[in-house]
Amino acid sequence: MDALTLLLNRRSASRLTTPAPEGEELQNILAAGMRAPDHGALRPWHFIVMKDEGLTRFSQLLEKAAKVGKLGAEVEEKAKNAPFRAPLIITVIARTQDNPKVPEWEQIVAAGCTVQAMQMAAVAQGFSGIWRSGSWTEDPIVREGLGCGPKDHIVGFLYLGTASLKAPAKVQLPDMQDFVSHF
Ligand SMILES: Cc1cc2nc3c(=O)[nH]c(=O)nc-3n(C[C@H](O)[C@H](O)[C@H](O)COP(=O)(O)O)c2cc1C
Repeated sequence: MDALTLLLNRRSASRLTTPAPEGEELQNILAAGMRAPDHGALRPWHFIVMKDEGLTRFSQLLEKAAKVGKLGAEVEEKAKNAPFRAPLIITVIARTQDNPKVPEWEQIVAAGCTVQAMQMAAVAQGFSGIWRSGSWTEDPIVREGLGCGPKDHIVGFLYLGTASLKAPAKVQLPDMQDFVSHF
Protein backbone atom coordinates (compact mmCIF):
# COMPACT_ATOMS: atom_id res chain seq x y z
CA MET A 1 0.00 0.00 0.00
CA ASP A 2 1.50 3.35 -0.98
CA ALA A 3 1.65 6.11 1.61
CA LEU A 4 -1.03 8.34 0.05
CA THR A 5 -3.52 5.50 -0.31
CA LEU A 6 -2.92 4.64 3.32
CA LEU A 7 -3.40 8.21 4.54
CA LEU A 8 -6.50 8.88 2.44
CA ASN A 9 -8.28 5.61 3.12
CA ARG A 10 -7.30 4.48 6.60
CA ARG A 11 -10.08 3.61 8.98
CA SER A 12 -10.09 2.81 12.64
CA ALA A 13 -11.52 -0.52 13.70
CA SER A 14 -13.19 -0.93 17.07
CA ARG A 15 -13.66 -4.72 16.85
CA LEU A 16 -10.23 -6.30 16.90
CA THR A 17 -9.10 -9.88 17.21
CA THR A 18 -6.01 -12.02 16.67
CA PRO A 19 -3.58 -12.09 15.01
CA ALA A 20 -1.87 -9.08 16.55
CA PRO A 21 1.36 -7.64 15.25
CA GLU A 22 4.33 -9.36 16.80
CA GLY A 23 8.08 -9.75 16.30
CA GLU A 24 9.36 -7.60 13.44
CA GLU A 25 5.86 -6.22 12.76
CA LEU A 26 5.61 -4.91 16.30
CA GLN A 27 9.16 -3.55 16.15
CA ASN A 28 8.26 -1.69 12.93
CA ILE A 29 5.26 -0.17 14.70
CA LEU A 30 7.32 0.98 17.67
CA ALA A 31 10.06 2.28 15.36
CA ALA A 32 7.47 4.29 13.39
CA GLY A 33 6.38 5.82 16.69
CA MET A 34 9.97 6.72 17.48
CA ARG A 35 10.19 8.57 14.15
CA ALA A 36 7.42 11.03 15.05
CA PRO A 37 8.32 14.69 14.56
CA ASP A 38 10.04 15.87 17.68
CA HIS A 39 11.13 19.45 18.41
CA GLY A 40 14.52 19.42 20.14
CA ALA A 41 14.87 15.63 19.83
CA LEU A 42 13.47 15.27 23.35
CA ARG A 43 11.62 12.04 22.59
CA PRO A 44 8.98 13.09 25.13
CA TRP A 45 7.12 9.79 25.06
CA HIS A 46 7.00 6.33 26.52
CA PHE A 47 5.28 3.27 25.05
CA ILE A 48 3.86 0.50 27.24
CA VAL A 49 3.19 -2.68 25.27
CA MET A 50 0.38 -4.76 26.76
CA LYS A 51 -0.49 -8.25 25.61
CA ASP A 52 -1.37 -11.61 27.20
CA GLU A 53 -0.83 -11.24 30.98
CA GLY A 54 -0.21 -7.52 30.42
CA LEU A 55 -3.82 -7.14 29.30
CA THR A 56 -4.96 -9.03 32.40
CA ARG A 57 -2.90 -6.71 34.62
CA PHE A 58 -4.36 -3.68 32.80
CA SER A 59 -7.86 -5.08 33.29
CA GLN A 60 -7.17 -5.47 37.02
CA LEU A 61 -5.85 -1.90 37.19
CA LEU A 62 -8.94 -0.44 35.49
CA GLU A 63 -11.22 -2.49 37.71
CA LYS A 64 -9.38 -1.24 40.81
CA ALA A 65 -9.69 2.36 39.56
CA ALA A 66 -13.42 1.91 39.06
CA LYS A 67 -13.77 0.36 42.55
CA VAL A 68 -11.72 3.07 44.30
CA GLY A 69 -13.64 5.74 42.40
CA LYS A 70 -16.91 4.09 43.52
CA LEU A 71 -18.14 4.23 39.94
CA GLY A 72 -20.63 1.39 40.34
CA ALA A 73 -20.88 -2.24 39.27
CA GLU A 74 -21.66 -1.46 35.63
CA VAL A 75 -18.58 0.74 35.15
CA GLU A 76 -16.43 -1.80 37.03
CA GLU A 77 -17.55 -4.55 34.65
CA LYS A 78 -16.94 -2.32 31.61
CA ALA A 79 -13.51 -1.34 32.92
CA LYS A 80 -12.57 -4.96 33.54
CA ASN A 81 -13.53 -5.98 30.01
CA ALA A 82 -12.14 -2.95 28.14
CA PRO A 83 -8.57 -4.22 27.61
CA PHE A 84 -9.78 -7.43 26.00
CA ARG A 85 -11.25 -5.56 23.04
CA ALA A 86 -7.94 -6.15 21.24
CA PRO A 87 -5.08 -8.62 21.50
CA LEU A 88 -2.53 -5.80 21.83
CA ILE A 89 -2.59 -2.34 23.37
CA ILE A 90 0.19 0.21 23.23
CA THR A 91 -0.34 2.85 25.89
CA VAL A 92 1.34 6.10 24.93
CA ILE A 93 2.47 8.47 27.63
CA ALA A 94 3.73 11.98 26.92
CA ARG A 95 6.70 12.24 29.27
CA THR A 96 7.17 15.97 29.27
CA GLN A 97 10.07 17.94 30.66
CA ASP A 98 10.82 21.62 31.24
CA ASN A 99 12.58 23.00 28.21
CA PRO A 100 13.18 26.65 27.36
CA LYS A 101 12.52 26.11 23.62
CA VAL A 102 9.88 23.38 23.59
CA PRO A 103 6.73 24.12 25.56
CA GLU A 104 4.77 21.30 27.13
CA TRP A 105 2.00 21.45 24.53
CA GLU A 106 4.49 20.77 21.72
CA GLN A 107 5.78 17.74 23.59
CA ILE A 108 2.23 16.40 24.07
CA VAL A 109 1.49 16.93 20.37
CA ALA A 110 4.69 15.06 19.47
CA ALA A 111 3.59 12.15 21.67
CA GLY A 112 0.19 12.26 19.90
CA CYS A 113 1.99 12.01 16.56
CA THR A 114 3.56 8.75 17.72
CA VAL A 115 0.08 7.25 18.11
CA GLN A 116 -0.92 8.16 14.57
CA ALA A 117 2.42 6.93 13.20
CA MET A 118 2.08 3.60 15.01
CA GLN A 119 -1.52 3.15 13.88
CA MET A 120 -0.48 3.81 10.27
CA ALA A 121 2.48 1.41 10.55
CA ALA A 122 0.06 -1.24 11.79
CA VAL A 123 -2.36 -0.62 8.90
CA ALA A 124 0.53 -0.64 6.40
CA GLN A 125 1.35 -4.16 7.59
CA GLY A 126 -2.22 -5.44 7.24
CA PHE A 127 -3.44 -4.85 10.79
CA SER A 128 -6.03 -2.45 12.19
CA GLY A 129 -6.39 -0.36 15.27
CA ILE A 130 -8.14 2.39 17.13
CA TRP A 131 -6.84 5.21 19.29
CA ARG A 132 -8.85 5.32 22.50
CA SER A 133 -8.65 7.56 25.54
CA GLY A 134 -11.50 8.19 27.97
CA SER A 135 -11.52 9.26 31.59
CA TRP A 136 -8.97 6.60 32.57
CA THR A 137 -6.22 8.78 31.12
CA GLU A 138 -6.75 11.22 34.02
CA ASP A 139 -7.48 8.69 36.73
CA PRO A 140 -4.93 8.81 39.59
CA ILE A 141 -5.00 5.02 40.17
CA VAL A 142 -4.45 4.30 36.47
CA ARG A 143 -1.74 6.95 36.23
CA GLU A 144 0.08 5.54 39.25
CA GLY A 145 -0.32 1.95 38.06
CA LEU A 146 1.24 2.86 34.72
CA GLY A 147 4.14 4.64 36.38
CA CYS A 148 3.17 8.20 35.41
CA GLY A 149 5.06 11.03 37.05
CA PRO A 150 3.55 14.47 37.66
CA LYS A 151 4.60 15.79 34.23
CA ASP A 152 3.34 12.76 32.33
CA HIS A 153 0.12 12.66 30.32
CA ILE A 154 -1.53 9.51 28.98
CA VAL A 155 -2.32 10.54 25.41
CA GLY A 156 -3.95 7.31 24.40
CA PHE A 157 -4.40 3.60 24.36
CA LEU A 158 -3.71 2.30 20.86
CA TYR A 159 -5.71 -0.91 20.45
CA LEU A 160 -4.21 -3.09 17.71
CA GLY A 161 -5.04 -6.39 16.05
CA THR A 162 -6.95 -7.68 13.06
CA ALA A 163 -10.30 -6.12 12.19
CA SER A 164 -13.13 -8.55 12.81
CA LEU A 165 -15.67 -6.46 10.90
CA LYS A 166 -15.16 -5.22 7.36
CA ALA A 167 -14.79 -1.42 7.31
CA PRO A 168 -16.92 0.61 4.87
CA ALA A 169 -14.97 0.72 1.62
CA LYS A 170 -15.10 4.45 0.95
CA VAL A 171 -14.35 7.19 3.45
CA GLN A 172 -16.69 10.16 3.04
CA LEU A 173 -14.85 13.43 3.56
CA PRO A 174 -16.80 16.50 4.68
CA ASP A 175 -16.63 19.60 2.50
CA MET A 176 -13.03 20.69 2.87
CA GLN A 177 -13.94 24.34 2.25
CA ASP A 178 -15.17 24.50 5.83
CA PHE A 179 -11.75 23.50 7.12
CA VAL A 180 -9.33 25.13 4.71
CA SER A 181 -8.65 28.76 3.93
CA HIS A 182 -5.94 30.46 1.91
CA PHE A 183 -4.00 33.42 3.23
C1 LIG B 1 -6.96 11.71 21.30
C2 LIG B 1 -8.01 10.79 20.76
C3 LIG B 1 -8.77 10.05 21.63
C4 LIG B 1 -9.79 9.21 21.16
N1 LIG B 1 -10.50 8.48 22.06
C5 LIG B 1 -11.47 7.64 21.62
C6 LIG B 1 -12.18 6.80 22.52
O1 LIG B 1 -11.93 6.80 23.72
N2 LIG B 1 -13.15 6.01 22.03
C7 LIG B 1 -13.43 5.97 20.68
O2 LIG B 1 -14.32 5.22 20.28
N3 LIG B 1 -12.75 6.74 19.80
C8 LIG B 1 -11.78 7.56 20.23
N4 LIG B 1 -11.08 8.33 19.33
C9 LIG B 1 -11.48 8.32 17.91
C10 LIG B 1 -11.02 7.08 17.16
O3 LIG B 1 -9.64 6.87 17.33
C11 LIG B 1 -11.33 7.20 15.64
O4 LIG B 1 -10.59 8.22 15.07
C12 LIG B 1 -12.80 7.43 15.38
O5 LIG B 1 -13.52 6.28 15.81
C13 LIG B 1 -13.11 7.72 13.90
O6 LIG B 1 -12.77 6.63 13.10
P1 LIG B 1 -11.78 6.79 11.85
O7 LIG B 1 -10.41 6.94 12.44
O8 LIG B 1 -11.98 5.54 11.06
O9 LIG B 1 -12.20 8.02 11.10
C14 LIG B 1 -10.04 9.14 19.78
C15 LIG B 1 -9.25 9.87 18.89
C16 LIG B 1 -8.25 10.68 19.38
C17 LIG B 1 -7.41 11.47 18.39
